Amino acid sequence: MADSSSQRTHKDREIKKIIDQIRREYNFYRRGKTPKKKNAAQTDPVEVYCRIRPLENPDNPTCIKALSDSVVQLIPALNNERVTRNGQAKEYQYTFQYVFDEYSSQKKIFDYVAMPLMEDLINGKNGLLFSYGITSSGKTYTMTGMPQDQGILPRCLDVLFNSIEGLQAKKYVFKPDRMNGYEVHSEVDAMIERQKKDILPGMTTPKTPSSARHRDGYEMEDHGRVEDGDRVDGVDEDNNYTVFVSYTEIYNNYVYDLLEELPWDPIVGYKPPQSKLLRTDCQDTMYVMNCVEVECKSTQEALNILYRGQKRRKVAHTALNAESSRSHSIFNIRLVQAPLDPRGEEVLQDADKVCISQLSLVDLAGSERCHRTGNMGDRLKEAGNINQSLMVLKTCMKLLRENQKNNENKMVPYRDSKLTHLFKNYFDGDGKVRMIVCINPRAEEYDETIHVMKFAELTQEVMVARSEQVKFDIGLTPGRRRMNQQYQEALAHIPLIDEEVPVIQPMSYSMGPSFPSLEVIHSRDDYTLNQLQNFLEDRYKRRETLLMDYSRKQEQFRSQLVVFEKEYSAAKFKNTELQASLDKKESYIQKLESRLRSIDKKNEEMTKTLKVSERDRRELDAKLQDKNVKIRQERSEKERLKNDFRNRLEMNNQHWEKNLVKEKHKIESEFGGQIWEKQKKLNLLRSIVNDKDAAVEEPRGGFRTPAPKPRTYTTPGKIMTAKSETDISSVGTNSTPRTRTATGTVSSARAAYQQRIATSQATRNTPVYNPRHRRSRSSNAEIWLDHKPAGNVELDTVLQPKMKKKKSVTKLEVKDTKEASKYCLTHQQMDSGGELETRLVKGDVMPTAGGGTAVVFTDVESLKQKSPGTRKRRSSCPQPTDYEGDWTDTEDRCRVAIEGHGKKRSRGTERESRV
Ligand SMILES: Nc1ncnc2c1ncn2[C@@H]1O[C@H](COP(=O)(O)OP(=O)(O)OP(=O)(O)O)[C@@H](O)[C@H]1O
Repeated sequence: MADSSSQRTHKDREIKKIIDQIRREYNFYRRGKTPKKKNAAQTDPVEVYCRIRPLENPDNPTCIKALSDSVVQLIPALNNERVTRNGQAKEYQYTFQYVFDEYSSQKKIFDYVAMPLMEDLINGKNGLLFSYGITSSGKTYTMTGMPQDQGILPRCLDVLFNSIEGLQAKKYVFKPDRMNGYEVHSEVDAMIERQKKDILPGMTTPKTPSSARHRDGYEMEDHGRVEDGDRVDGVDEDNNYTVFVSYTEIYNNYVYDLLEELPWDPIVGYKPPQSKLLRTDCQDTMYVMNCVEVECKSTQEALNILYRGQKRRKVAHTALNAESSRSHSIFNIRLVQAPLDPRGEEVLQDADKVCISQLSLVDLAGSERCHRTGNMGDRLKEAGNINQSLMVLKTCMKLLRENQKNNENKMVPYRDSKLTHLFKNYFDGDGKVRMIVCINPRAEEYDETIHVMKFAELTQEVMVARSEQVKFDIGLTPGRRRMNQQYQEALAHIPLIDEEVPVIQPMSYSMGPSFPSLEVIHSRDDYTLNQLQNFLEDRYKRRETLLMDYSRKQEQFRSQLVVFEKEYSAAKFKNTELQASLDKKESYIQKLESRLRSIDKKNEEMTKTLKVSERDRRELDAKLQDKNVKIRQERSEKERLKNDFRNRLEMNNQHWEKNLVKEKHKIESEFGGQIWEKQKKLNLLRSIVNDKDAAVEEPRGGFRTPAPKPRTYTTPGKIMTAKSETDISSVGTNSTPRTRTATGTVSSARAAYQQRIATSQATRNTPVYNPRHRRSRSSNAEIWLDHKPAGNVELDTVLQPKMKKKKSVTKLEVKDTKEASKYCLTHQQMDSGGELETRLVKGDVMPTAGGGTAVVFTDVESLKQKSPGTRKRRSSCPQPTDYEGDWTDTEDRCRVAIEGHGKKRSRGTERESRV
């Protein structure tokens, strides 16, 4: 019997072993609730960290000193009662997991204390972190911090959302079931709910006053937040994740939900919040009943929730802290995760596969004794309750430690306080527990700090069962999400063609239902064993089927691979050919491009040149227009001056002619009278003398010349007048001498002529004196240029001009004028009576400033030859017009080498000789 029983026991043990192995092999997974699995064999102490805040005034005395990374020493002030009578202070040293001195950054504290808890959270384990210390020791600062220097809580959120980025489930896929668990909804249901809750209300109803108010507040709080960029590695990508947060406080031993929307009453305003009850869920986990859990998709959303709750938190001004927390606050971060379905598309629709992990961040109220805060009334009651709950916590720790040390099972009074009641599960081994002891180093805080240190010492002696690593292996292919993503991407890249593309189902392998929770108590438990056997056989069959399927698919895959390989080789060859032709075309394109570039360049240059010439043309056009305008203006000016001059000339002429006529009449009348008088006297004398031969002539304005003279002299005025009509020409130029008709000048010549007639009559034929022809004048040095044009008639004249040295030419050349100093032109023409008249036009040859030669005409001699029988009575008074005509003709002959000098000519005298 004993043998058989021992055999059975042995068999039982064997079976247990096998079952354990199978469990391990198949990675037994937990049901989707708060982790329950604990390993009593392995325990860890509650990890306690110490943080010393900086002194407000660094010169103040301090009561604590960090000796190393893990040891601190408390130093009492000299007046402290703990100083012994001999003056020696009692110095206490405490050892912690880590000591953060006053210079430690928020980031360092997060990395040491909270980061491991974040890793646990993502791996499905729970965690509890609370800050403990007296008032104003930096608990809230450590937990929350400032936007620019964030504390543990915002950093936890940052790291969590960074880690699950891209793996979050759609909103409302996980929904709290109000019993500390979650329901799983399909994506379609979630979408409908999103529309119902988020999209439609925003479109139809205006914001409630409370929500509007809160939102304003959050934006202010967030200003300048510095995010933590860290993330947890090794996140299971085949799960979908959702984050829920809840925020509660324990005030005066009541639990309040800080996120609960308070009912609004139009008369009394917001109604006061109702305290919440603590309940246990189906797995004996404590939770706050009907507590609001808000699904968050980002750190910002979660922080908004935190700020919203903080506004409702009980905070008061005390003697020791301007903003003292009067309640214990609990911010819960719950991570809900569930595996994706075999296709890697949606969350598996099985609530049992949901895993929930939770991190509770607790900011305890200050632990100081009541009298120090100077509190009265409500504040005093608060302080009493705070101390009461902390005292219970201490008692619980104490008892736990005793139980663990002495292996006893004394009842731990968790229920005595809401704080311990709520976190009971953690101390029972439901997750990691960590505590930060915050120390205010002021010397005055020595006594309080000793209490805190004692509690910390006690707490870190409490052992907590280690929770096991949670795996979510439910027999589905790992990498489903990525496979599905690749599959979707591949589908998206398939070009749209008419024929339908066969949709390939992604591979999925399942080992069937999850391992049943069977426990074999003894070897005769046939029912359980049978069940287990059936399950294992089923699994084995499935495995075989899967293996067969796998090898068949492998074969298929291989043959397909061969086909693909062939196709690939062909495509590769084709690709090489195409590549070569592509290269050719590319090089051709490059050539064309370079040509195009050079053409472009040339084109640019030409365009530039065109622009420049266009600009020049415009400038020239403008100049031309300007000049045209000027020319027109000058022309019109000239025209105006000409007209003006002509008018004035006309007026002058008329004036002179009037004067002339007047003068003539006057002189005629004067002289007529005188002649008449003299004639009368002469007649009287004649009659007296009776001279028969005397001939009496009627005075008619002319004068009787005495015996004919070989030469008669014209008055210089006559010559001067005629000469003034000749213009000047430069010797050596081909320019034609111009003849100017000056009526005014002629009129004046006439007037002078009349004057001379009158004078000559008055002086009774006084011979004309020409200073040029005075006898004394030496003519030895004079060289005459005797210009006798060809065709002149030989005259055989007795009287010849006197030219000692002369050079005779028929045609005048410039060079001939160079040597000569006198010039004589022999000019012949017919007079009005048909007789040949010869004129000797004489002048002085002078060099000009321009290097040429000029002839200044000084004298004209006229020679007339007549037959003795045809003598005519010559008019005593030559007509002025004759001279004009003569001069013009003479000028024509002397076209070359004439340059006039008006003044000289006007002063010079001219002589006319008549033979
Ligand atoms: N490590 C630190 N560095 C800089 N300032 C700090 C630090 N710790 C605390 N403080 C400052 O000290 C003051 C009090 O800190 P805090 O409110 O966090 O104390 P508490 O322990 O939460 O107090 P109570 O229990 O009364 O709420 C705050 O103004 C905070 O900014």
